[in-house]
Amino acid sequence: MSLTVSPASQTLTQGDSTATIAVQQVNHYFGKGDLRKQVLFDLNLRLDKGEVVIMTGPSGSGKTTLLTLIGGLRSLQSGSLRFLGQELLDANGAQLRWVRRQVGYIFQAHNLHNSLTALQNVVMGLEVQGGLPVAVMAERAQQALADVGLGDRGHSYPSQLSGGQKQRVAIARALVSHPALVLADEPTAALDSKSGREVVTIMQTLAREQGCTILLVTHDNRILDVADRIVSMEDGRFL
Ligand SMILES: Nc1ncnc2c1ncn2[C@@H]1O[C@H](COP(=O)(O)OP(=O)(O)OP(=O)(O)O)[C@@H](O)[C@H]1O
Repeated sequence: MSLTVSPASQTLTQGDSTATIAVQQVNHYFGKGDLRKQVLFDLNLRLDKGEVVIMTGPSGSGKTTLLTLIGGLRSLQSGSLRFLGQELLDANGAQLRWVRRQVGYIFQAHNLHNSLTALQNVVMGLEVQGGLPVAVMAERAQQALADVGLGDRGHSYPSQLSGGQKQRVAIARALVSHPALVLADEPTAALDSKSGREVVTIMQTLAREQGCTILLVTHDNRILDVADRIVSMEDGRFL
């Protein structure tokens, strides 16, 4: 596979319905009055169904801010962001909750609940969807754990698992609901080289099988080859 840093916007077209995410002319500011500071500048980015896109860039360049806008965790201030065709500018609370239900999040710190078993943590990824019988959730969560190679660790607590295993539980929790999009912020930062590679390979394989799109922020040069495309951000702009 040849790896090139490509223009973030690629072939962005107005009203394109095949994109999972279409970001157009997005600016973002923090603070008020004299302290108001622009951190994102005229961003365009398109993520297609099933694509694995890595976003790199120095600390403070705006990667996490963009990730939280895409995941409906922060309100869009200007421009356009379509999630599966739905415009998020001026979205209300219900629309943002709808977006959050389509997204699986994986963070640097695995964010597992230490008082719950691995299986119970994965079930939580389904509870937010609502409406599924408990037995069905347990069955799906068990399958998701098996998919990440932890089928026999469902009853273990996070404290009994290695860093790589915990991150695999976090992947199972993010993917158990078959989200349209996975947003991963530095998922390998706390892992050694071997565990980091295992974790991203599992993410890539599962996403391929489920046809979900992955946007992965990383400083980890060792995992760049899992990407279909790499985009680079600096000072709030794509290079
Ligand atoms: N809640 C906030 N209030 C004010 N400024 C913020 C806030 N969050 C982020 N910023 C600023 O916005 C800019 C972009 O931050 P962001 O966290 O998006 O960068 P990043 O590329 O994800 O950095 P890192 O790689 O260190 O996580 C930085 O200058 C940061 O200080």
